[in-house]
Amino acid sequence: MAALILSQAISSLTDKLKQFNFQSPSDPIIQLSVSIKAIPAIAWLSAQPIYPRIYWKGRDTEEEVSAIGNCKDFFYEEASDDNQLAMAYQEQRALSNNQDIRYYGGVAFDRTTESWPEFGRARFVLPRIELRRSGTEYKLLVNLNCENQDTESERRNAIDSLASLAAPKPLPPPNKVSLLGRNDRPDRYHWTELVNKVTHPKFIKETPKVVLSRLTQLEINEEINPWMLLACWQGRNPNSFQFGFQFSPDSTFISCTPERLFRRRQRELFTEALAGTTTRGLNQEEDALLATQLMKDSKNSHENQLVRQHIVDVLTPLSNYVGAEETPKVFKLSHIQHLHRSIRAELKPGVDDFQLLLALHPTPAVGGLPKEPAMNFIRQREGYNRGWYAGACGYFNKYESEFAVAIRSALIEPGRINLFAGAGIVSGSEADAEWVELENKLTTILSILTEL
Ligand SMILES: C=C(O[C@@H]1C=C(C(=O)O)C=C[C@H]1O)C(=O)O
Ligand SMILES: [Mg+2]
Repeated sequence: MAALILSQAISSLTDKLKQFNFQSPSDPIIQLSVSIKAIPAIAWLSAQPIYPRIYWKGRDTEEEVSAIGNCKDFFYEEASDDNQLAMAYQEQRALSNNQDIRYYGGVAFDRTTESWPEFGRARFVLPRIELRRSGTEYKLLVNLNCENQDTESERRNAIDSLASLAAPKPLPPPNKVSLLGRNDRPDRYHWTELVNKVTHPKFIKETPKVVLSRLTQLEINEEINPWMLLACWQGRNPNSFQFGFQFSPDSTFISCTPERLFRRRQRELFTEALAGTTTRGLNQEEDALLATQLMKDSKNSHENQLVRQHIVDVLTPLSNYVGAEETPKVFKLSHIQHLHRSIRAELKPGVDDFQLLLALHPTPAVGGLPKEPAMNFIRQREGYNRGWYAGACGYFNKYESEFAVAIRSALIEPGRINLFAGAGIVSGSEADAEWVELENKLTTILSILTEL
């Protein structure tokens, strides 16, 4: 069937729902879809009256999704041990054989401490409605969860959700905010203290890397549309993942991150070591010189090498084959450049996405090495709650899944923008230079928000 315009697609899906025969559903989870003509996914999402509102765009893939509402919500607000999460995942996975069903969500950086309200330590949803783009093909989908509901009420809920969809409206134009205040946690004094603790020879011998981070809170008067902000960010760094989660109007987590946690296609796995940072040059020569210096620099090489080695070590027992690039490449973003090594693995049969998530996250690109002492140090000393910053966000799907590391991210609340930035502290790190690295990691988002 030819692609329909949005209003026709909604009528067509509604008709399909009305006619759907629930007599002997082969699968308790049902997905219906129609092809539609192109519509701007973020602008459409921003106009919808239903929550949650979720946006996802892959990095090297042509995958883009706007999802709204939910027909299943896995929300772990309080302490949850990872086995409990793994079990819930297994049970859910066993429910359906449909290859197209996706659960979108994320896990907090540290699932043993308090996270943000509404986001929790882990939260995944099967959306009610999805607008999916793959390349130039767009689809509108509706999901039904008939596991324990009576099927007629589920049918009605789906029809009602479709009826409440709004037409896409253009996003508001970007506006610069005037800052009423800025507050850094840890502040520069405490940052220096923390970096000095980590780089103390006795400490660094046992714990060669700790990724320390900072929360920067901007107080503002203006209202800011988080989806407009994400769309601007996407324009600056198109070679990054972009995603956003909004479970209620007043709290939205957005990220424009270059870092992949993993992408799995059947049993083929792609991941990477992304660590080591410098700025972009003002012209081509300066830019190339900075890149060469980054490649040669021992502190930055060490930051990256530790991540590469750790990922290879954790993947080895789960894989028939693991290969990692020996020589790093340079990954360029609008204001900074990183060292990057690709890693590919062929998974053993039966290894599932949740196992991969638990094995890989948090990598020493955002946590540290060894994992536990580094996590303890962060938990006890950093002085603020990371929540979903440096967590893992993405989607589970039987055939292929993808997760990104939620850095270069912001939590947007009324009157306040919370920005996050971290830096890998290794032997040779200096507090002042690492503080500047944090600032450099915020330049892109700050240049969108303020007159720099
Ligand atoms: C932790 C962050 O980034 C990580 C730290 C890097 C570094 O210290 O060089 C580079 C990329 C990421 O691995 C962040 O941006 O918040
Ligand atoms: Mg660094």
